[in-house]
Amino acid sequence: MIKISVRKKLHLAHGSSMLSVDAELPAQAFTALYGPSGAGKTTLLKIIAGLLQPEEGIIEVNGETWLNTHRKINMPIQKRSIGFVFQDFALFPNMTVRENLLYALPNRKQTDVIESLLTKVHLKNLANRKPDTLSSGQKQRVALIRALMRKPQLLLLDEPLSALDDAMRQHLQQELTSFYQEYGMNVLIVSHHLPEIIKLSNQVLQLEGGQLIKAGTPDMLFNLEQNPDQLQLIGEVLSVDEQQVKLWVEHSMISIPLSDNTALWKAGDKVTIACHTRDLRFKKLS
Ligand SMILES: Nc1ncnc2c1ncn2[C@@H]1O[C@H](COP(=O)(O)OP(=O)(O)OP(=O)(O)O)[C@@H](O)[C@H]1O
Repeated sequence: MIKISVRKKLHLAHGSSMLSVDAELPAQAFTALYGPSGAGKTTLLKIIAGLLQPEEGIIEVNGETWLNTHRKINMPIQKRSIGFVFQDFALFPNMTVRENLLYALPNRKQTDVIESLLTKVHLKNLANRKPDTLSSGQKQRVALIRALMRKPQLLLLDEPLSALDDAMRQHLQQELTSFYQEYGMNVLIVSHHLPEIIKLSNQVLQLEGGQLIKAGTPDMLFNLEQNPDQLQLIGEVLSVDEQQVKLWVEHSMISIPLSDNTALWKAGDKVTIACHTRDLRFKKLS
């Protein structure tokens, strides 16, 4: 089980706010951290990793105390059993991909682990290249396997698949799921990609303005338990004129007639659109 209870002052563009999160995650949970930009997701991961100090906090992982500000415990980062992928990847520029991985390997003799992971993420033929010569997606994959190599108790991932195209993203989602199952570890992943969250995670923490506003399973948070036969979408109002309202919903623009309900809407408003599943038409794309 992972216990997180932290308070940290956040410096926002306009003033300050408090990151305040209290959560308990079951053992071996795959947890998604979800919320708008600036909600405090990366800050929370950095506090758990030991890269940032909160004003107040307790972090316990599988019975071990990593941080307890009341008891003045602050386990050094290298003693925490973590692997992490942050948005800057932090690869050594003067080392090749293989050397970067070798450097992070606890037992330098077990190089077969590196070779097998390189193959799994389709990077074997780039192993002798320096990070500067790789695309963002390739660097992201190097950072991901470097984080996995030590089989950490807790894997912290800050949008680890964001720079990948759809095919590689899906491939790595499968690989992540099998690593997670095989290693029996805890994963905490920041993602903005709802289908990814629903596919990968079994717990979700939703943050907004530094506050934990919802916690639970994806089914609880994303409608399935309350309204399994209701489709709910979020749209944005593009324009309103005397006759119609234009909305951007998912990947298309739709137009609806002006009514008493929609007459007060204005461009930029976020709105929800709900319909019953019996009214939907489905078509396979490929
Ligand atoms: N070390 C820090 N100390 C105090 N405040 C910080 C620190 N680092 C970032 N902040 C501020 O805290 C807020 C939350 O930042 P954070 O990077 O955690 O958000 P986020 O939810 O990860 O956003 P995004 O989805 O854009 O990555 C921001 O306003 C940021 O400026």
